[in-house]
Amino acid sequence: MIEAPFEHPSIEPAVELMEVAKSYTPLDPVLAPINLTIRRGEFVSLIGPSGCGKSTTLNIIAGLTQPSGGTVQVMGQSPARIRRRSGEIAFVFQDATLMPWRTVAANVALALELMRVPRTERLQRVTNILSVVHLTDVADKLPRQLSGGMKMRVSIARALVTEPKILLLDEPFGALDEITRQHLHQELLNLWQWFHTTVVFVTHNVFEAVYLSQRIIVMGANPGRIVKEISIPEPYPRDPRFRSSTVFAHLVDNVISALGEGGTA
Ligand SMILES: Nc1ncnc2c1ncn2[C@@H]1O[C@H](COP(=O)(O)OP(=O)(O)OP(=O)(O)O)[C@@H](O)[C@H]1O
Repeated sequence: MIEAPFEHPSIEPAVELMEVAKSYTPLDPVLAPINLTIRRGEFVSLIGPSGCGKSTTLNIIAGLTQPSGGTVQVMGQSPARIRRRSGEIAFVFQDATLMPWRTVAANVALALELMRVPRTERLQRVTNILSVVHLTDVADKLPRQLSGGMKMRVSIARALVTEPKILLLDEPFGALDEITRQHLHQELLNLWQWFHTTVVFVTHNVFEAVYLSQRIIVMGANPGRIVKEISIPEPYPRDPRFRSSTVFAHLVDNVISALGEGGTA
């Protein structure tokens, strides 16, 4: 695909968490009050030990989980309101969760059907996004006929076909082999630059977080909290050789040290 010119994120906030706390049960806080602002168009990763509340934070941004305290704004509105405006916020999970009886194209078209986009426009948009993620040849196949990497591409295409303002990804590449993962890193970055969407990416993988992000939010556990924010000043488009540079190694070390400061779950 043609690479879109990189644009710096705007200074306008896409996501604002102000003193956001969460307890699922009384006296057992999962998230201590956290404050986090993510700018429009920014690519931010959340990293931290298991159980520190990364998915909970993502779910709160998505409006799928209610915080116990604090205020959340997404594109200047409450998450509940943003969710009602279909297609503005999209979620990609580790499990691609495709409908097994629908073809690749029909899976990708689903969100547009729900938004009642007319058929001709729907077909056009599905065709375009499948071409961008290199899935044109498998448009008529069923999910069980695809590899894990292809299923994840379908899941990402399904999320992006509505051109969401915010894309939330919860360990999307955790189950994939390293080569497939690296291909998808490149594709995700291309898509991000193309759509100028705001990305919040949850991962356990320090290398992945450094390669992809403009900013990494390192979280600690018991209770979940933000330990450190680390900027990744490397320009885009990212060159795969970045992974073997000294700058990369240094940034990975910084993130690992910050994870050490946060303790384990
Ligand atoms: N619906 C729920 N009800 C009760 N407790 C929950 C619920 N969801 C999450 N938790 C608890 O909240 C804590 C944080 O979970 P969360 O999934 O947000 O962490 P995480 O950092 O994403 O973990 P992982 O990296 O293992 O996916 C965990 O102790 C988990 O057991």
